[in-house]
Amino acid sequence: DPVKDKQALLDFLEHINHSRSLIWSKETSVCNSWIGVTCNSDHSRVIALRLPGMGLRGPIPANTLSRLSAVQILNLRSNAISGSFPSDFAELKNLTILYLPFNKFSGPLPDFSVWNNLIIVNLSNNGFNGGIPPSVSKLSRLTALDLSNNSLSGDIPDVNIPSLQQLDLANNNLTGIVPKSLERFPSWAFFGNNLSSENAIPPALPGQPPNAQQPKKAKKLSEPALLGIVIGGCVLLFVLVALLMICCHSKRQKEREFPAKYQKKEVSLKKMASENYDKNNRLVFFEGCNLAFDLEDLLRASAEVLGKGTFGVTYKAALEEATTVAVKRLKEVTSTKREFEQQMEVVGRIKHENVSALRAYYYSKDEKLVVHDYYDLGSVSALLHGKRGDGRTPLDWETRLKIAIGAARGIAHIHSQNSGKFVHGNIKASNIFLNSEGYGCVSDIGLAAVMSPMPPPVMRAAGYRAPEVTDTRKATQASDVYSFGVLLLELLTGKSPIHTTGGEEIVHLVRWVHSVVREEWTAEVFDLELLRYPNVEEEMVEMLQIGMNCVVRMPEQRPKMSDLVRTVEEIRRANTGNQPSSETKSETSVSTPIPRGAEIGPSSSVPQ
Ligand SMILES: Nc1ncnc2c1ncn2[C@@H]1O[C@H](COP(=O)(O)OP(=O)(O)OP(=O)(O)O)[C@@H](O)[C@H]1O
Repeated sequence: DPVKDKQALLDFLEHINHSRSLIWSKETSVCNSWIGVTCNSDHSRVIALRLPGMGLRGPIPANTLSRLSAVQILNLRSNAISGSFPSDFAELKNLTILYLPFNKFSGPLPDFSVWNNLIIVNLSNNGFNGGIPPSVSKLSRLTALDLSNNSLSGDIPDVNIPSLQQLDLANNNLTGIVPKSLERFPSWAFFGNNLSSENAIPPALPGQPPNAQQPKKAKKLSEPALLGIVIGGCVLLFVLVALLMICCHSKRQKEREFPAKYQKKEVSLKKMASENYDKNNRLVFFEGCNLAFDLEDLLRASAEVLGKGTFGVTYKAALEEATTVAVKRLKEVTSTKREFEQQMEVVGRIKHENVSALRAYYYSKDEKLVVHDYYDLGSVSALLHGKRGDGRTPLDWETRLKIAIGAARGIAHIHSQNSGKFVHGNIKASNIFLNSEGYGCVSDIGLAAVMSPMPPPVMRAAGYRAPEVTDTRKATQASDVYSFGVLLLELLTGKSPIHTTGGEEIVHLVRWVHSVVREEWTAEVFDLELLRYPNVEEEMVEMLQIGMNCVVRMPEQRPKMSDLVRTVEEIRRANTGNQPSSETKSETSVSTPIPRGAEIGPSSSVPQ
């Protein structure tokens, strides 16, 4: 643990008022279990501190956070921190993200020249006053600057930073004009200030002779001249009225544009169901989760629909400064709040490299959310069946084997929970992801038990569902094994558990594999993509054997998950160093029948 950083954080916590418990304790590891704290890879320093919405109040105690000299990300959004900007933050030379919006800071903005690495600065929605320091233009790596909703005054400095992509200076008391270098930003970035219009008639230049604008001495005018003046006057009046109308229109336009910017961000969970969120209920985080965000963050985050599943819709939510999570809005939770919480507590305690950690959950009467890490590569289902044609990267055997091994280990670990009684209930390729080592990682644990039962016609999950399962809430460990078997067959064949052929005939993968294996004993079940890899045929046959054993009709005849871990791991071990030469093997792999001696699937049990 970084001892000095830990002490700095403990000093900070001791001296600042806070209403939410941070569960930072001297006894626990700062890098592994402190909420909101992230360390570098060798755990020698704290590099990020994210404490949004933690109920922090009052000024930041001097000489506390400033001792975190390696910190790069500082996010204290949505607290009630007051006082002036801490001068000792100048010590935080490595800051790349300074994120302090929605607090009660006052006084002048800091001198920005002390931070060379800043990429994002958000000091919006505070009470900062005084001018925008010209030093801001020294931040040559800056991409986003938000100083909106403060009381800043004076002219806008010429911030000529090519990397700057986002700017918001709205709702301050800024005066003067928008400098040329910032004209590329939309008008809402400057809305709500006292800026003079670009086209305003400039005042007389100081060098101009005093009489230059004085009217010439009036002469008596002739009648045609008077007529001309009247007509000219009318035209002028008309032009003025027209101009006035254009101005009013563009002002209205600006007013419309301003909220529109925020509305755009609001393609979020909040917009979709704001009335469902009960502020009295908080997101419940699990120990060891160093992500820190509050419900407000989640609701404000721009969200993208990842897909609609059996239990609800899953969103990819991009929280501030590069944190992305997957949020699932559960559709029909039938269990009580207590039952739901108990189930989530069991799930939240599961920590295993092949199990996707549940980061947080939320329960209110009308809204239930579960939050997981977001997996960039997508699910095994997406990897197997997504992107066909030229753009496709084939999923090689090595990767598929690691997916199977990881999934087996993950499910076995899940089954060992709750005194060996815990059930996943929804094993399928779209719930398996790849962990950082490329092994399968199981997600969506234990949800089936708290949701309303899915009637049999719901086909999405049907291909994975064991024949004896009629009520999805009553899944068993043996039915998880069946689903795991289907996953193995899916990895081997590259086919979805239920798919249609060209002739629109619905094919049930388990039955199809069984019929091919029974009737022809050929390697035709294997995904063509796999047949290009040499020396893997024996391993594929072994996996096929294991898969078939898992999908037998009688639950009690299926192997136990703990045994499956061993057998799936042995697929590789058994064949290592015992490979025929690649040439011969690859040539034979496309159409060689699997030897009749190879027992694939217990012939007595007809799978479903
Ligand atoms: N943590 C995550 N990271 C990346 N993608 C995810 C994540 N969680 C879910 N997804 C993807 O989002 C989509 C919708 O997922 P969701 O879990 O809602 O449905 P599903 O897996 O198809 O069905 P079910 O609800 O039965 O699990 C799927 O394609 C899934 O792979």
